[in-house]
This record gives sequence, C-alpha cells and structure tokens, in this order.
Amino acid sequence: MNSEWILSTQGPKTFARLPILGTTASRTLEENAIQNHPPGYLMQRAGLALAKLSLAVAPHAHVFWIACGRGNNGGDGLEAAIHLHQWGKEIHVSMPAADKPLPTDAGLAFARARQAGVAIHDHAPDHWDICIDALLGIGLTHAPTGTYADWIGLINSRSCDVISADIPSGLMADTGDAPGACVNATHTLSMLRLKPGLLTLHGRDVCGNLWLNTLGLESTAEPTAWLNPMPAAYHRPHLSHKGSFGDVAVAGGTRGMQGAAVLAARAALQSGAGRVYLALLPSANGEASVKVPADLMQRHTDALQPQQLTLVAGCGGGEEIAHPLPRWLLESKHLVLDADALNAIAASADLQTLLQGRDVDTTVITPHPLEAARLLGCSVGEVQADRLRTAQLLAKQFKCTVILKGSGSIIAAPDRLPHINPSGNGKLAIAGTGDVLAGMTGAALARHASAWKAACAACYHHGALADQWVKRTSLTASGLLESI
Ligand SMILES: NC(=O)C1=CN([C@@H]2O[C@H](COP(=O)(O)OP(=O)(O)OC[C@H]3O[C@@H](n4cnc5c(N)ncnc54)[C@H](OP(=O)(O)O)[C@@H]3O)[C@@H](O)[C@H]2O)[C@@H](O)CC1
Ligand SMILES: Nc1ncnc2c1ncn2[C@@H]1O[C@H](COP(=O)(O)OP(=O)(O)O)[C@@H](O)[C@H]1O
Ligand SMILES: [K+]
Repeated sequence: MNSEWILSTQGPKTFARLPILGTTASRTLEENAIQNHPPGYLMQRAGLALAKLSLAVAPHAHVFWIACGRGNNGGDGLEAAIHLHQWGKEIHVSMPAADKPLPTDAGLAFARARQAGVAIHDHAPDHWDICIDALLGIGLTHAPTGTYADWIGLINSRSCDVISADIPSGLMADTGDAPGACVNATHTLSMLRLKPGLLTLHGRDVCGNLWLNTLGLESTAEPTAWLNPMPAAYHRPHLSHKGSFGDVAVAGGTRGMQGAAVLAARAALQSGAGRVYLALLPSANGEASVKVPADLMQRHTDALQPQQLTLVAGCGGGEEIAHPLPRWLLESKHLVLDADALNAIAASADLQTLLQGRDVDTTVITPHPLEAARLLGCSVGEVQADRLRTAQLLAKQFKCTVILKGSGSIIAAPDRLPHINPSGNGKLAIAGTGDVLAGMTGAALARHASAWKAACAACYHHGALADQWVKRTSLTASGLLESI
C-alpha cells in the first residue's frame, strides 16, 4: 500500500524518528515538488493512496461516500474517486455548490473525474458504508461553516469507517485545535509528512489510526519538529556497580503529601538508578505517613549533597519546597523540577534567575498545562492554543529542557527542534502519573547526564508503559511504576 502506519488506536507500536511539518513548511515542500513534477502528479499519488487505504480498511463496502471540499483537499478526494470508480465500486461524490473557481490542482482533478465518468453531486447520499473525508485539509483557517459543518456532522452521525485525507476536516494542522465541528476519523492518511496537529491536543482523539504516505518525496529541509523516537535499548554492563548508574534523590512530600515523593522515588528505583534517596521536607519530621519501601534510603533534606546527584524536586512539596530551592538550584549537578517546585519558581523572580543561570543541559522541568501557564503568566487556554510554541517559549525563557505534559507531550530545549511524544494515552490522566514521570526522568538524567536525552527517553518509556497496560483493571500510578 506504500502508506506507513504510524499510530494505532488498537495498540502499541514502535516509533521511529520522523519529521513533522507545520503548514508553512508543508506548503514549501509541496510547492518545490510541484515545480519538479508534471501538473497534478502529487495529487494523483495522494488520491491513489487514499483509494487503496479505503479499500484495505473496508474491502466489502458497497457504497463509498467521498465528501470533497472546494480546495486541494477535495482534489485528493476526486482523484481517489476516479480509482474507486474504475475498480467498479459504487461511489457518491459530493462537493459544496460552486461559489468560486477551484484551485489549479483541484480543478485539474475535477476535470479528470468528469472525464472518467464520475458524477459530482452537491448533496450527501442517503446511505454509505465508508466515507472518505476530503472536505478540509491544511487550508482550514476558521471553524467550518455552512455545508462543510453540516457534512461533518453527518459523517460523525454514522458508525461507518471514515478515512480522512491528510487531516480530519476541522482540525488545525499546526496546533491540534478544533475550533468548531471536526471529523472523528477511524483512519487518517497524512500526505507528504506528519503535521503537529495530528499528534497533540485534539489530534490524537480525532485522527483514529494514523497513516503516512510521503508521496515519494524525499527532502532534507529542516522540519518543524520530530516524532519522539523509541530510545535505544540501554545495556547494564556486567562489570558495573551501584555507582555506575547514578544517584537520585527525590525531595518533596510536605506533611500529608508524601505519597507523591514516594511514587517518584519508587519510579526512579524501578528505572534502574543505582541508589535512590528519599528526602521528605522538614514538616514531615522524618516520618512518612505512607509506607516507604526498604530499598529507598531516607535522608534529611539538609543532609543531601546535591553537587553529587540528580535531584528530583517538587513532588508533593507544597509551599515548603520554596525554602530549600535556592540552594538546590545553585548546587545540584542535575535537576528535575516538577509540580510545587515549578509553582514556587513561577511565584519568585529570584528563583527564576537561579534557574536561568544553570548550565543548559542539566535541568528538566515537567509542567502540566496549568503549571506552564503559571510559569509564563498566561492562561491555560493560551498554553494549549499552541503547545509546540509554548514548550519552546518555556525552554527559551528558563534555559532548560521542558516536558510540556498532556495528550501529545512536547519536549523542547533551547536551540533544538522539539519532539512530540507519540506514546501514551488517556489512561495516564490520573493522579500520580506525573510523579512517576519525574522519577523516571531523574533516573534517566542520572544515567545519561544530558537533560535532553533523559527527557526524550523518559517521556517515551512512560507513555509506552501505559500503551502496554493490558490488565483489565484501571491504570494506577503504582501499577504504572511497577510495570517499568
Ligand atoms: N496541491 C497539491 O499538489 C497537493 C495538495 N494536497 C492536499 O491539499 C490540501 C491543501 O489544500 P488547500 O491549500 O487548497 O486547502 P484546503 O485544506 O483544501 O482548504 C481550502 C478550502 O477550504 C475552504 N475553507 C477553509 N476554511 C474553511 C472553513 N472553516 N469553512 C469552510 N471552508 C473553509 C477554503 O475556502 P476560502 O477560505 O478560500 O473561502 C478553500 O476552499 C492538503 O491538506 C492536501 O490534502 C496534498 O495532497 C499534496 C498534493
Ligand atoms: N491523554 C493523555 N495522553 C497521554 N499522556 C497523558 C494524557 N493525560 C495525561 N497524560 C500524562 O500523564 C501524566 C500526568 O501528570 P500530572 O498532570 O502532573 O499528574 P500528577 O501531578 O497527578 O502526577 C503526564 O505525564 C501526562 O503527560
Ligand atoms: K480532510
């Protein structure tokens, strides 16, 4: 089929490092390619790939509804219609009534379809077995209106398979925002390259199984981001000792909030850190209100030697965490900052200056969208409106590696192209899984000694654990870390 399967709603997959292109970069690639090929060449390849995929998805379908918009996305649909018609399938092609001429490539596809005997209607069919959604692609500029919105509603009202051409109609290619009606596809065939919007915010929920067809175009042009790949397997040499894998200390757990620190420490231990210390904040009086496994070494926060270890600070730290933070920001060899440590930094210009003064590849911050909003002094809506941009802004402003958590976590660092993490799913949306990620990141940082590498690896593994969760019981944070 020549279309590569990238993400599945059905289960885990191993992900490669693939380029992701935003709208501007996609258009540049497309324009360069159009100049080097005969007219309509790319669209014809796109249409053939769409037709083949729809046949593979629903080999016994009788009626194919091909809903085409009046842009080039509609052209992809028309080219698919030509093939399905020639293969003897019953097709119903719809296109909103003409209000202005079609763009060049779509116009060519329209003429080719007419010549091939394809009827083009201005209404939807009464019945269909599978729908090809070619209404709107990367040209979407605002919430769908009129016939577009009506047909999107109709497509979503039936339980048939829906193959979206390039991107589910109604989804913004750069951000994953869906400002209005949006097709809920069972499959999406992304053309040329993956788009950020398919992989973050609403993208993962509406694109179903995600496929990629490069239309045969190779390009060395710099992408907008990369798909965060599965990290290389890490080998524990025979000739090693507990000091070979780095020391991690988890500091947090103010009175009554110690579970978070224990989860992070256990996750660091399970992730292979050589030694893991648990430093509960002074209000806990050295007494844990939750059970602490014997493998964790408890220390007073003042007794930690942050110059020699990777410190994970924040988990359940409450406001109390602000007191030791200046020393930790100054002295820690490697630092992972989560939750209340981030809230403390958001509230203090002095702490922000200390963070900005650290060596760039020694620190990872792991905000969820609300923590990110506090750090940037904006709203959660603004954070989510462009997650790629937000993560890059945080990295630039605080001079560190950032994991902006949530559906399609973004990993960003100064002067690097960001990664969008493909692993993970909605099962992770429960309390405590962020603490597990912080602990896993700490262990990876202790081992890799690079904040960037640690963040990429930990984020991938954390999501993959949730993808591999096959037990019938719901995922829990403890279950997640025990499955490491
Ligand atoms: N050229 C090629 O060789 C190749 C092209 N490819 C394909 O082209 C696609 C990009 O095509 P595109 O740039 O024409 O944009 P597209 O997504 O069809 O939308 C534009 C149309 O939608 C309309 N419209 C916009 N928003 C709207 C709204 N909210 N509600 C209603 N209408 C709205 C807009 O109307 P306007 O705003 O201009 O009035 C215009 O009519 C790309 O995703 C890929 O599928 C690939 O196969 C590779 C080969
Ligand atoms: N829909 C989702 N898809 C993928 N990952 C998710 C999703 N929802 C939450 N997560 C992940 O779950 C974790 C939740 O972290 P966080 O919100 O900090 O929770 P807590 O502070 O309670 O531990 C993050 O790693 C986040 O990326
Ligand atoms: K589409």
